[in-house]
Amino acid sequence: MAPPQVMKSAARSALDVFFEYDTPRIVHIRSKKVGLFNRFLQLSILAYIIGYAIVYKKGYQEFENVQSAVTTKVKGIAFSNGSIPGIGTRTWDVADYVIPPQENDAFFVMTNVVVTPGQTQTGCAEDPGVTGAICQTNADCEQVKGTILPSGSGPVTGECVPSDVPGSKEKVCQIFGWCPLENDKMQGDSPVLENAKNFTVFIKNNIEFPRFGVRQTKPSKQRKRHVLKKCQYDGASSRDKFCPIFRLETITEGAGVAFENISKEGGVMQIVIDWTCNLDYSVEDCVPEYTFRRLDKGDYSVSRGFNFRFADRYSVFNESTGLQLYRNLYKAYGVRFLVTVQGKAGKFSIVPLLLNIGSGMALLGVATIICDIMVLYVLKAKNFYRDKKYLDVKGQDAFEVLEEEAGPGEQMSEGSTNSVSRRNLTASDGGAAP
Ligand SMILES: Nc1ncnc2c1ncn2[C@@H]1O[C@H](COP(=O)(O)OP(=O)(O)OP(=O)(O)O)[C@@H](O)[C@H]1O
Repeated sequence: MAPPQVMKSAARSALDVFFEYDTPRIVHIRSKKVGLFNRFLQLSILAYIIGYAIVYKKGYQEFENVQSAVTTKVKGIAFSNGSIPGIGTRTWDVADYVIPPQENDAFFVMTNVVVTPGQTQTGCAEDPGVTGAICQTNADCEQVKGTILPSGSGPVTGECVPSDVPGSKEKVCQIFGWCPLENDKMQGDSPVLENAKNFTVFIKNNIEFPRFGVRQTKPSKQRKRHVLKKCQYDGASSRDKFCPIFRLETITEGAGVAFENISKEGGVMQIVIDWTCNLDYSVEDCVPEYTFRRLDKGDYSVSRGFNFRFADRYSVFNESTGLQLYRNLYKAYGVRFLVTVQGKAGKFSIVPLLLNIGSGMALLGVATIICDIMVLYVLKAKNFYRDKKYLDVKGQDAFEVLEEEAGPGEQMSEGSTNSVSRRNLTASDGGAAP
């Protein structure tokens, strides 16, 4: 336990703290160094508040994020000649190459395809590349009969048959499934839908800023100048930079990607429509800005491009088997375009302006704190300034002064209401003398 003296002095200090009061004191320091430093801080804070927070960051406006709806329509025709197996001579239109026909904020355009036509449910030789497919006799396949080999195409029937792969002398187990099996090796160097670069897409983007009652459904000033049928987006020309009809090659080139690099094996592109509007100006000046990016930066060691499979099915009546189901299997390579709409509108409002001014004024107090730190802790004359800044006054001293002023014979005590002394005090402090 602490000795009684220590306990006593601790209790006294605690009591002293309770009976203290701090009042700020103004010390007027005439010093070029401190004065300049103070003005520099104040100017910096003012520049931040006015220049950055209010003017640059538009601290006088209230903002709202854009609300938007996007629909797309692709147009264009491609022709592939008969040299491509499974396809033959074919003209492709939008119903063939946009899969699915409509998506939310996205569209896919098939640019290349591997077709396996006329598949039906029957027995055929398994792919020799599938582990466990190679056999010598039926006995080898009997062991795995009814099972699906890893990455195989159907259950093994138990028969060992010659491989379908041209030039191969191997024998493989037969499977039951969609036969003939798909051969997904691409034929030729150029993509099947070579003309896809000339396809156009109409991106219909309706936007709204409900808080400000602004709707961009009517064509804006820029759009009115165009007849949609004739215009085509061209970022470089000011006349056509608002046209919402884009050539696919313009989009990929806008992202710095040659269409040929993306069309053979596919990829993912992003179309960013930015509506950053200052509604203090005319609504007509609220126009979109388009930017393009390739999203699949192409880690080709993992997976190349973008593809998926789909099939169209049909039935054929056969005398012996009746109605038989067939399908054409497509491995579709292409570009998936994602449309992202972003942006916000700002309009003058007194509330954010007052908030910014208020917080800016509070920030000016920081200049005083920093100057105080410099004057009281950093400068050589810090002890001098500390003496001037802090004045230790005891209440007892004040009563002694009052007693001296009141003259002999008059007793003063704390809380006394002596009117003479009060008058003298007021006068000596610079107040109005009676
Ligand atoms: N991908 C596109 N490429 C070029 N023009 C387009 C495209 N999509 C639409 N347009 C044209 O833009 C205009 C508005 O298209 P919208 O879809 O609203 O009308 P539409 O009469 O149904 O179009 P259409 O019947 O020609 O497909 C039409 O003149 C249309 O031909």
